[in-house]
Amino acid sequence: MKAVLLGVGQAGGMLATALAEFDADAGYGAVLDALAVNTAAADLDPLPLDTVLVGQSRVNGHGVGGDNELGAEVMEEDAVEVLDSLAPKVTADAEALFVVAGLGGGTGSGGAPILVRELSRVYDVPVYALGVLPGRDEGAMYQVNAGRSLKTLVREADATILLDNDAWRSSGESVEGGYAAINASMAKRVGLLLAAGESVEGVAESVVDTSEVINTLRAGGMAAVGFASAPAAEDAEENVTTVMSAVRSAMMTGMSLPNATDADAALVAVAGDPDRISRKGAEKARKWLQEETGSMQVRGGDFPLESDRVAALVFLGGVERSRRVDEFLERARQAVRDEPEERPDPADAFRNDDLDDLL
Ligand SMILES: Nc1nc2c(ncn2[C@@H]2O[C@H](COP(=O)(O)OP(=O)(O)OP(=O)(O)O)[C@@H](O)[C@H]2O)c(=O)[nH]1
Repeated sequence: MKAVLLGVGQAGGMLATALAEFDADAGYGAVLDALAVNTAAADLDPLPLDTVLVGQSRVNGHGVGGDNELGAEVMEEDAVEVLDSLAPKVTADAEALFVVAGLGGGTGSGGAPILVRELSRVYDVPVYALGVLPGRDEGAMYQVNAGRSLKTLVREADATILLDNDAWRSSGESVEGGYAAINASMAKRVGLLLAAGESVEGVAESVVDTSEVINTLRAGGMAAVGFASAPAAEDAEENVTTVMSAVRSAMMTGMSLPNATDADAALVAVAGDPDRISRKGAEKARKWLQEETGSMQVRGGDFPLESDRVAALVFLGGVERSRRVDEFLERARQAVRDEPEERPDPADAFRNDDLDDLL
């Protein structure tokens, strides 16, 4: 799937960069181009992407300090400038747009839903969001921002792929200390997902194509993506269990949203040297995924790659009823309840039942 990325806020800029670099390094050519937008000049400076600094008249390049209403206002005011900068990057080849953002900060959480809405008005291709949920130890402001932003994003975007900052975190490591590793893990998953539909070499009939990725996302709502790989024997017949266990690990320990097992639709791509991919293993894995997710819509296919390993990419659409999403929403609700009275009335901006509407 050929995609153009729009990174919003610090996390958005970092993650869009990681994704563009993963794609370029592997030579897939699925990421056509990327742009980063922020209210903080210092966060844009180190990025190797084209950038747009918004809200200069309001915050003078210093960021919105977690204030997501200000983030939304500023983005509303400067949306035309962002759209103008993005337009030359969205060529006729583009099959989807991805708005990438951390949902906890002010610029990303406030700005991303506005940009998704504006892009959906202008472009015919689907507009997806790639949103980072704050880890459980991050502060209340992040949880509140993210709960609020998530609700709007899910409504505005064709689908929202979620990354939980607690995924792949080694014990004792702070969220901040792990950004580079988290971004690399996420870039690999989403990068492979985009590339899977592009893999035309050695066209086996069972190759995943872009329409299958889009159809899996058609369930709307929230999505998650997982990955795992395992060493493979040279002969496909010996790799029945290898394929099965790669798929199982992708689902059990490799998901961007851990424990997101309940899904409306799923896609499983088995990646590797076509001579090593066991058909029987892939078929068994597809059946297992059907049971595990409770979805009758499990698509499957190969992703031919040169490798002596076999890998599984599991993509789930419609995961909003998952335990992890519930846990996050409960954190966000609790953070709203705990807000000190003297703060500007959060009820004006964010009601507990807003979150309840989501499910
Ligand atoms: N995965 C990941 N998360 C990040 C990264 N940088 C920040 N975050 C998370 O994103 C949230 C904070 O959002 P930021 O993107 O830093 O903030 P912002 O949108 O730029 O908004 P302001 O700083 O308020 O102007 C928190 O949950 C952070 O843990 C990153 O590089 N990777």
